[in-house]
Amino acid sequence: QVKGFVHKDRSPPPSLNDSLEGEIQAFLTDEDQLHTYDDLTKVNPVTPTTVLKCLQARYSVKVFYTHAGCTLVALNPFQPIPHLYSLDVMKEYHCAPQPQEFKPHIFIVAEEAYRNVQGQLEPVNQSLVVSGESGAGKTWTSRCLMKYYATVAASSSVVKSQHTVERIEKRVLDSNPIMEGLSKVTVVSKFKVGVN
Ligand SMILES: Nc1ncnc2c1ncn2[C@@H]1O[C@H](COP(=O)(O)OP(=O)(O)OP(=O)(O)O)[C@@H](O)[C@H]1O
Repeated sequence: QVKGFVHKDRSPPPSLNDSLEGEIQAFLTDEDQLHTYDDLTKVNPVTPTTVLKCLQARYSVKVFYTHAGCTLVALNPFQPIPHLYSLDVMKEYHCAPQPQEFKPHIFIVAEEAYRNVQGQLEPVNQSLVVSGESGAGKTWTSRCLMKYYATVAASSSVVKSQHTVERIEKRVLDSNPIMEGLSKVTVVSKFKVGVN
C-alpha cells in the first residue's frame, strides 16, 4: 500500500531570466490595455520590450506624449496634429488648477515650470532639457514651449491686443535660430530650454 507519494520534479527551477520572460509575456498578453499606460513608471516589469510596446501602442492610437515619472516622453508623429497645440488647448492647460491631471502633454511640463517661476519658490530659475536623437523633434518641442510661454505670458499680464501678443510671440520665436546657432541652447526670459 502506498501511503504517500511525493513527486520529485527533477527539472531545474526556473531561472531569473525565465521568470522575467514569463512576466513580460503576461504583461504583453493584455494587448488592448497597453495604450492606457500614461506613465511608464506604472509598467511592470519595466523592460525595453514592455516600455517600447506601450509607446508603440500609444503611437498607433495617435497618443504622442507619455509620462515617465518627472520626465515626459514625446514621440514624433511626423505629421501635423494642429488640434494638439491649438490656443484653446494652451488655455486649458494654463487655466487648469491641476494640469498634471490632464492627459500627458508638453504643456504640462511648460506650465509646471511657469508656475514655479511665478510662485517664486526656490529654485526660481527653471530649466527644461529637451534631448533625443536627430529628428526626434527637439526643435519642434522647444518651439512649442516658447510659443506656449509667449502666449500665456502675454495673456496673463495687462490685457493686451492680439497684435501685441503676436509681436511678443514672433520676437521669442525669431530668437530661436540665433540662440540655437550660437550654443544649441535657447533661453526664454527666466526659463532655459536646453537642446542637446
Ligand atoms: N510634435 C510634432 N508634431 C508634428 N511634427 C513634428 C513634431 N515633432 C517633430 N515634428 C517634425 O519632425 C521633424 C524633425 O523634428 P525636429 O527638427 O524638431 O528634430 P530635431 O530633434 O531638432 O532634429 P536635429 O537634432 O537633427 O536638429 C520636423 O519636420 C518636425 O516638424
